[in-house]
Amino acid sequence: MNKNYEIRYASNPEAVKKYDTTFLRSEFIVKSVIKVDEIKWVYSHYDRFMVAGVAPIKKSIELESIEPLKTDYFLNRRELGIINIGETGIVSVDGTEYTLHNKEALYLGKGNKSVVFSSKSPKTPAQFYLNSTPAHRAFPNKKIGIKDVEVVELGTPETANARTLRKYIVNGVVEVCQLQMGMTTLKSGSVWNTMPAHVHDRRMEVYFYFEIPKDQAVCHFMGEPIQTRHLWLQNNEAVISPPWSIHSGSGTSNYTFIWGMAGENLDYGDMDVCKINELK
Ligand SMILES: O=C(O)C(=O)C[C@H](O)C(=O)CO
Ligand SMILES: [Zn+2]
Repeated sequence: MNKNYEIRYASNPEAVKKYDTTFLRSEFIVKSVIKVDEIKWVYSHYDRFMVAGVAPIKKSIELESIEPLKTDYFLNRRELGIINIGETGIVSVDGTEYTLHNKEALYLGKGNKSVVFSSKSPKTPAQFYLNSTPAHRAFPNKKIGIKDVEVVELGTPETANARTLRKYIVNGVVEVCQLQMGMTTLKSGSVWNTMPAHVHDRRMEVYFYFEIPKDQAVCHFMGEPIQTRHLWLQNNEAVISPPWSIHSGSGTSNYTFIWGMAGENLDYGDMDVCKINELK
């Protein structure tokens, strides 16, 4: 049993309006997501979404259940999405080995018992970013290579939001119960993600920011569209977005982030877009 976890409760938007900076940050930010040789889960009560990351260097790391799941193995009633943002790594699943190169992904369905993460070489470790959600049925495991991903170009350089969105674990690419994951890369000179912003009260979302250059940061916006708040995020930090909240960010440079979602439907395009000049 892995005892390394933290619980984050869900919140009422009326209460969040009164949070000061310190409390807002402690409720929504996940610091140092990718840990060396250990998995520390953040278990959110928003759709029971779980977030972690691991870079195996000195040893292989086994996926273990945590006490709040009340199960003897992690994937007993869960599905798991893995995106490797480091060098080549291996995920062994009940005896089958999946090699994941940089920016390749793996979907694991409910019911897999033994999951072990390792790096091909400890000098150039893999960095596995992990999202997990409850699952009601078992779908097949599937590796998603660079060629399997659905690629969408969004924004323009003139509005500083030119970016490439890559859909890894979405309906149409992989069969899932509810987990969706993808990666968005800002082009050089562009800084705004998810602008125009949107909400989807049907689904929560988590953004994990990485490839933020040294001494740069991302100012992430959350809150109801007419009650926004900002959170400064550093490299290797994630932020939980409640279903009622926008989730958008502007960097002091370009950067990359992984988005993960769970909730009511599997329609990536189901979003309520906010008019830019109506945000407050
Ligand atoms: O840059 C974007 O736009 C995104 O990456 C949007 C996310 O995919 C999202 O919020 C999906 O609901
Ligand atoms: Zn969204």
